[in-house]
Amino acid sequence: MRVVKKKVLVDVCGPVDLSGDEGWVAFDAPALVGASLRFVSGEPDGNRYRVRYYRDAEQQLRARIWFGPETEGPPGHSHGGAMAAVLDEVLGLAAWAAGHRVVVGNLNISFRNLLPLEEVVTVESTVISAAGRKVMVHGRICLGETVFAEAECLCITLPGK
Ligand SMILES: CCCCCCCCCCCCCCCC(=O)SCCNC(=O)CCNC(=O)[C@H](O)C(C)(C)COP(=O)(O)OP(=O)(O)OC[C@H]1O[C@@H](n2cnc3c(N)ncnc32)[C@H](O)[C@@H]1OP(=O)(O)O
Repeated sequence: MRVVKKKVLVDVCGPVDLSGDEGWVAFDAPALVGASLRFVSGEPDGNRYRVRYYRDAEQQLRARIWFGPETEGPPGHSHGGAMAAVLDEVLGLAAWAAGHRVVVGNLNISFRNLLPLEEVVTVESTVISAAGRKVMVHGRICLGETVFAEAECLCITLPGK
């Protein structure tokens, strides 16, 4: 019997510039929360996402993120769930970076524009409030004046230390 090997085509993308804006300081996410955030941040040279975290001058968390070909949804553009995963990670992490030990309880996203693949975009986050166990974080995925998605994220602090 003749065995035909399936050929897997791997699209190898070149290097990507994820440098931050002037005044941004690199932020070490694994040092704060451990190495579990593999879904979005796990393959810095892969073809899904490439991510680098920063804090801006106001100490808010920022991310430069490249949406690679493996995030495709509509042809040539990011899947909405791919943007949701990014917002889940970045906005949850923003609460951690502000000193709150949380998980995301509710994430409300509006998709505003199709996000072209292989684009480097910025995720902005702002911790809006912290009251009791509830930490509200707002954020958006944008490039210049173009907003691709914006979100309101309710984080809930975990019990215990
Ligand atoms: C194992 C973990 C180790 C972690 C250590 C390392 C982690 C490293 C993290 C890295 C940074 C994060 C980045 C990734 C972020 C994610 O991806 S997290 C994963 C996605 N999220 C989840 O899977 C969360 C699943 N949900 C849950 O675990 C539980 O529902 C929650 C959110 C902890 C809340 O449950 P609970 O502790 O029983 O609290 P509960 O009493 O129901 O609610 C407390 C309050 O919050 C309100 N509330 C709760 N949920 C909601 C909601 N969905 N909408 C509105 N209000 C709500 C309640 O109404 C209540 O309000 P009050 O009555 O006090 O006014």
